[in-house]
Amino acid sequence: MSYLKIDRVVKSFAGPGGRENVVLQDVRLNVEKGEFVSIIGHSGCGKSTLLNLVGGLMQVTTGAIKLEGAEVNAPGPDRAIVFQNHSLLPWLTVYDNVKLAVDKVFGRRKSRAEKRDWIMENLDLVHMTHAMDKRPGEISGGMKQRVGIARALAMEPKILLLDEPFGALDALTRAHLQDAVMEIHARLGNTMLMITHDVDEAVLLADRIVMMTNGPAATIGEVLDVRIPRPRDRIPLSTDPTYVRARESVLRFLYERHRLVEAAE
Ligand SMILES: Nc1ncnc2c1ncn2[C@@H]1O[C@H](COP(=O)(O)OP(=O)(O)OP(=O)(O)O)[C@@H](O)[C@H]1O
Repeated sequence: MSYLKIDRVVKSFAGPGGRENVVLQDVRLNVEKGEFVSIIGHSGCGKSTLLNLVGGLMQVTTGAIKLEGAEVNAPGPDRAIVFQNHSLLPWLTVYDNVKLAVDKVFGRRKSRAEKRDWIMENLDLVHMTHAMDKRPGEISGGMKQRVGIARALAMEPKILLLDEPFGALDALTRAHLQDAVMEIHARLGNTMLMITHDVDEAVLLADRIVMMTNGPAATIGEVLDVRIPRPRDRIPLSTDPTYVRARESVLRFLYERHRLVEAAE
């Protein structure tokens, strides 16, 4: 049994005139515990829809999603989502933003002192303890995403769902955050499912890259195993033959075999 099993999932929405708009068609994917899987595909193909289904924010039309054997059909703390926009509460400090999630998830299962230590431990993982008393308006975009990641990790989810978490950041900040996520993955061995538009990001971070065909009725076109040992360092990797080949095959998938959306635009 796979840790996360996406089994023959179809998702459709009611379109204009009562027509059914099939966004995802027969999506099948198994993710193992500790795996880092990236999902890449052209805009509008249904990546966020797939992640939202796993997050339980919407329901499958047919098929099933199971996490450790249990069917997913509602949101839950076992699946934390990090969005492109940080979604921190502006009136709370960095510490209190994380505390909110910790209180909700652990309630009385942890003492006050244990919760405090746990919040600090998670802020430390993303190197944000120095800003614990600041409010979101007082820190940079990259720092806000770090706090969002700390908040998600602090929920101790079974799987971390990342929906283009670095999409709004500049290239340098993005690189720092990618390194932070790789460091966390190495330390904690979390299972991660991440949407990205960035081919280099997908190859650098993922164990497998799931490439989606264009919509409507998008599905998984190919899955690429990224056989690059960890820890991964972006500078030597840029000329590493395995990295270059992986990058090329994703680019060929997106811009040769599945360029339909682009051509139609
Ligand atoms: N709640 C909804 N109701 C109706 N249609 C929806 C809904 N959510 C998504 N869609 C449609 O599903 C399709 C896929 O959208 P989705 O946001 O999943 O794509 P995406 O691959 O994540 O796009 P992007 O890369 O631009 O973020 C789009 O045509 C969108 O209009």
